[in-house]
Amino acid sequence: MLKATQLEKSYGRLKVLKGVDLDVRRGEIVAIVGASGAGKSTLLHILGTLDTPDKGQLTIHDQNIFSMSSRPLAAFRNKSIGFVFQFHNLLPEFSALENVSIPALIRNPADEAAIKTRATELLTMLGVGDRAHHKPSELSGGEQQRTAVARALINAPDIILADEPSGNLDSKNALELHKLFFQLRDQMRQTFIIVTHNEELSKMADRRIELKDGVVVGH
Ligand SMILES: Nc1ncnc2c1ncn2[C@@H]1O[C@H](COP(=O)(O)OP(=O)(O)OP(=O)(O)O)[C@@H](O)[C@H]1O
Repeated sequence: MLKATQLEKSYGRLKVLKGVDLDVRRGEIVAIVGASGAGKSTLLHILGTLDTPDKGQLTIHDQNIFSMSSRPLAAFRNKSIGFVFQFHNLLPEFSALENVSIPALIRNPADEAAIKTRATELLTMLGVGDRAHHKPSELSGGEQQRTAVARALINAPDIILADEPSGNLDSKNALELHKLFFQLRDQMRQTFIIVTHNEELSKMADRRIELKDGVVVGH
């Protein structure tokens, strides 16, 4: 469902990706590991269509991503890809419920009532239903992360990209979040590509790939 071929990316004279190949099947959970500075976040941004490589191809659902113009690409991204980042980027002036609703409201502004219902269901499923009307600053780190996961799920994306999702969680909340990813995969057949330094998570994953010297080792 996602296939990257010979991705290359440099920042000035620093060549970060030197020909990365990756093929991810639907419902698979792939962990990307590698030393600090290896290029994991760079790769995740490219796979998430947020950045472009200097060379190489990316197809998602047989769509050739880098041949799409910006508007259709933005719509495709909003529909197909969910993002969970370590510093969750929740909007501080909005409640948890509003934060979760926003990606769906962008797609479908007329559907506000149904979206609020779905957002409430997701927050409840993630164990933070009773915090729905609080702003991010009034939530714990774990609750904020769960809210960010709910937001990533609101448009039922096929692919969820996560960059150090448990990086700022204590071990109990980290384990719960990891279990949740597997539960979602089992229930909804979602595909996860997760950059992580967490050993436990990378061992739980279906596949662990390592970025080293600009290429993928250990498929
Ligand atoms: N916008 C940028 N401009 C210049 N250099 C960059 C930029 N983004 C990343 N880099 C450099 O590219 C290299 C790869 O960065 P990247 O964030 O992808 O690594 P990473 O594997 O995710 O690291 P970490 O595990 O520390 O988060 C690093 O040396 C970084 O300093």
